[in-house]
Amino acid sequence: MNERKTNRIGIAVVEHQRQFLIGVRDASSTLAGYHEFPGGKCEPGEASDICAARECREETGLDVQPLKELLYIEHAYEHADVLLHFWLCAPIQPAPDRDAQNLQGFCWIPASELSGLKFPEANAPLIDLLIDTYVGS
Ligand SMILES: Nc1nc2c([nH]c(=O)n2[C@@H]2O[C@H](COP(=O)(O)OP(=O)(O)OP(=O)(O)O)[C@@H](O)[C@H]2O)c(=O)[nH]1
Repeated sequence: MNERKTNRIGIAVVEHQRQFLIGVRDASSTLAGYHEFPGGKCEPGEASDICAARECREETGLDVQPLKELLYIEHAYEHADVLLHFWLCAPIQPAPDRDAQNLQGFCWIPASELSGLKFPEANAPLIDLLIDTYVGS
């Protein structure tokens, strides 16, 4: 039998003034070239919200406060089985200054532009939710 372990993933959906912190997966990673929210595997015993904030700090340099879990989604990719915990997060003060900030390759993207980006398949329900919540209301 070929049982695969499911990786728990904490993901930071960082919102500020209807914009989201988005990066592009690098060439050496799985799903290279896809857009992504900051995130990664939970360490053993680590809660997914703590993981999301830690990964966000490591990947973007930005400290964030997890506010609420928006969705969790189980998905089987070819490379792994994952349980994705998407956490809505807010930047911790000082408030981000779009131009001055070095976000290590991540950028602030308006909610209205999310539909034009290519995210991993499992993100689809999250993107729909963000568009419903933050575009045009
Ligand atoms: N960061 C991130 N990962 C996502 C998103 N959507 C999604 O399906 N994933 C999946 O969640 C997993 C995240 O793992 P990762 O490989 O980026 O995490 P990591 O940096 O801790 O692992 P590593 O050991 O491979 O470096 C990957 O399978 C990735 O495809 C997303 O929006 N952001």
